[in-house]
Amino acid sequence: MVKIAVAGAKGHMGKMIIDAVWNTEGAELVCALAHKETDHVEANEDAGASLGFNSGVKISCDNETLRTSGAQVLIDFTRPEGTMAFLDICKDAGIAMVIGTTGLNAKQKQKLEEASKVIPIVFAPNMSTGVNVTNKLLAQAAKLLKDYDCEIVEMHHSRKVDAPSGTAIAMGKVIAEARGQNFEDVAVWARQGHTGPRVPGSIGFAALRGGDVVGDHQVIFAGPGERIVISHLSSSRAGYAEGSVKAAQYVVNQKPGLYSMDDVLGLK
Ligand SMILES: NC(=O)C1=CN([C@@H]2O[C@H](COP(=O)(O)OP(=O)(O)OC[C@H]3O[C@@H](n4cnc5c(N)ncnc54)[C@H](OP(=O)(O)O)[C@@H]3O)[C@@H](O)[C@H]2O)C=CC1
Ligand SMILES: O=C(O)C1=N[C@H](C(=O)O)C[C@H](O)C1
Repeated sequence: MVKIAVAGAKGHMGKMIIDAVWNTEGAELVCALAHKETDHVEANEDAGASLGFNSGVKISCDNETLRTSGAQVLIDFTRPEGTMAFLDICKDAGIAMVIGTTGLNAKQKQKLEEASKVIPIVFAPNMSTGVNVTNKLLAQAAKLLKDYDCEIVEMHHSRKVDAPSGTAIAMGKVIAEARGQNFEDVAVWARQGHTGPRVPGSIGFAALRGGDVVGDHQVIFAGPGERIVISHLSSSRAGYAEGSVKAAQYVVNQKPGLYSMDDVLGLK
């Protein structure tokens, strides 16, 4: 039985993850943490209350309860500041981590890498099987269509706070790597005004926000007289949540290090 703690327990992903843990054989919820800055939690609220079951685990707004919860792994889908706070506790308490939070800056990613020398961490901007398989198709297409212009368009719900999405950035990195390019040199994050003609070899990004779109990614390879479009469209968050629980079951058996969903899903 893998003992799991979930951060952001009242968030969109946190709730889906608690549900996925509850419905996964061999997984046990031992701790649910909510953000103490806000008052979304009822007094003595059970982690399953808003999901229609009684988990027997009360939501805590004190991150320190993680230390004594008996958790082997923490699943974190929160915000970069939250992730950094949890890294400190997990590193100190020897608790593995599954991190799905996106929008980390270079310094925060560096801190995560440092922590992975002490504890095993799965860090992935998208935990769905479909997206991780799509990345394999993208690598192949990028090599076979190496002179085609590549543009990445993503659309997400209006609540999303980071852009482009972590998934879109990861897709750009996959394409650049397949083409032997340095991603930072070829990424074009936005266009406006007199931009001049497209720079050959660049990878352009466009981020759309609106409504309740779960997560759409479209990669366009445009060449003479034709376009090849590879799309992944999410209609539910369940795939992300199930992927995170698979990652938790995987990571508790690993040595300290930084792991990806390719490791978890055996796609390497
Ligand atoms: N890797 C993947 O497969 C996926 C990744 N994501 C990423 O997961 C993250 C969460 O997404 P989503 O669930 O939609 O967002 P939500 O805003 O619905 O949930 C985030 C939760 O984190 C809590 N939180 C915010 N700041 C802190 C903090 N400093 N410490 C502790 N908890 C905090 C929030 O609490 P409160 O509201 O009370 O502030 C909220 O409950 C995003 O970065 C998103 O991009 C999303 C889907 C899939
Ligand atoms: O914020 C979201 O919702 C999502 N975030 C992740 C990202 O930034 O790539 C994954 C998915 O697209 C949903």
